[in-house]
Amino acid sequence: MSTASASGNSQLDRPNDEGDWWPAPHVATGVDAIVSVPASKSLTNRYLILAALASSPSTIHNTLISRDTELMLAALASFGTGIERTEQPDGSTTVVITPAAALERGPLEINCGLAGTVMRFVPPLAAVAGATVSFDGDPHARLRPMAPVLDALQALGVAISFTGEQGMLPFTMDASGLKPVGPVVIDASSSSQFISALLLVGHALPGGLELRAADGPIASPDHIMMTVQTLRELGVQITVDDDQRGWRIQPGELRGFTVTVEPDLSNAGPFLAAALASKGSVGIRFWPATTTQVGGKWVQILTAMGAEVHHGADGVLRVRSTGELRGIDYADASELAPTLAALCALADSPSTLTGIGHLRGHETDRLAALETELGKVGVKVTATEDSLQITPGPLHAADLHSYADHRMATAGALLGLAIDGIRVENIATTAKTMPQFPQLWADMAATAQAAG
Ligand SMILES: O=C(O)C1=C[C@@H](OP(=O)(O)O)[C@@H](O)[C@H](O)C1
Ligand SMILES: C=C(OP(=O)(O)O)C(=O)O
Repeated sequence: MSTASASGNSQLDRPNDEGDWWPAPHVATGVDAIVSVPASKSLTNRYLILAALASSPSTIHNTLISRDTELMLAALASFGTGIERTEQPDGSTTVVITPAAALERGPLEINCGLAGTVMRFVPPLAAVAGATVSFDGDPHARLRPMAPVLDALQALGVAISFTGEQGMLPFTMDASGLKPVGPVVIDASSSSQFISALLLVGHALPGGLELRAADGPIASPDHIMMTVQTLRELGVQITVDDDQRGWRIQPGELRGFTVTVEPDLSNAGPFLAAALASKGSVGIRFWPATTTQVGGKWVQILTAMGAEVHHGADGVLRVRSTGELRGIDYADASELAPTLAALCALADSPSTLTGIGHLRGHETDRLAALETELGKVGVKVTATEDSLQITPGPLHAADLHSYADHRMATAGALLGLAIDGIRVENIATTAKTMPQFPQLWADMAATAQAAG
């Protein structure tokens, strides 16, 4: 049993080193593996924020321990939240969160790393606390969109001063003047996290929250549904307009809760895709019967691309290659897009991924990164403002950059499984959400015959 320090885990609480090249395992025959992937980042960081705002302690079983969740735990500890972790015999971690009698008002300094869920979800928590807090993160975090959520906090009476560019990290907020306001309108075209961030604290704001998305597209809408479902599951009264663009939350008490976090189905993606890439079979343990995770869509995506998919009574989702790997036209893949694009690169026909313009504001500009890196192995990729057209060609070895982006790193590993001689830069960047990735991937690859 241990208690989180304010700085979090020293291994995970720092930017990733670059320039380290990882030879991706390459296989000659199909893999045949059953894998346990770590818990969901998105669910873990939602439960942690909500537990810190509850009126009594909460127990979160199967908490993800990764860089993004360590940063969230460290942020909560700064506000005086009690954190007690216990490693379970099965290797999972249970975290008991004891809310602070009164959240610390600072001045505090919060490191967001490159975690969207920390840089967007924690400022509204600081607002509820009435705190003075300085926020900063990794170099690339300073390029990620923040303005819509900060504009909303300013409308709620929070004063914000920016050290560099207006509307971006780093900034200092002073929430001593927080006040109840009428409807807040927010532009969610560059990230769903702006909406989720406010919904997560809505019950704790004076007067509750009435929120509407501004006209225009809403990024990653599945993640907003996840937030709404999570709030409902924990007893928060929330109403959603019929057009799914308006939300209302009454102020009220959130009682402590006990939950078990689902496996991360987005991070299951590269493993499931490996079944098709190697013409083998992969199962993921503890696949939930129903889920709010966007990764639940792997079932329909991989089936459409030619896989046989079966969810067994043992809870294992098995994906088996039929030998066919078709291209796909797919909209709103959200955070699944880098893995999906790498799989499309190995398909026998072209693919088009649409509705992913906001991925230009993710860990890196993912559309540009995929165009460049897939191009290096011989795939023709055309990126538009919000889509990728992927036309496979004869494939060859390359060194692939990961841009400190965990999903670019795992996409490179997937290419390497099928293409001889791929090296991936800085595979350790997968620690953002899955520190076990290199080991789990090597174990899976070892179930096939190594090539060469
Ligand atoms: O709320 C969340 O947990 C997330 C929302 C999405 O962000 P965007 O809406 O910025 O795409 C997703 O891509 C990210 O990985 C996690
Ligand atoms: C976009 C992602 O992360 P973040 O939570 O940092 O936005 C992601 O994990 O693909």
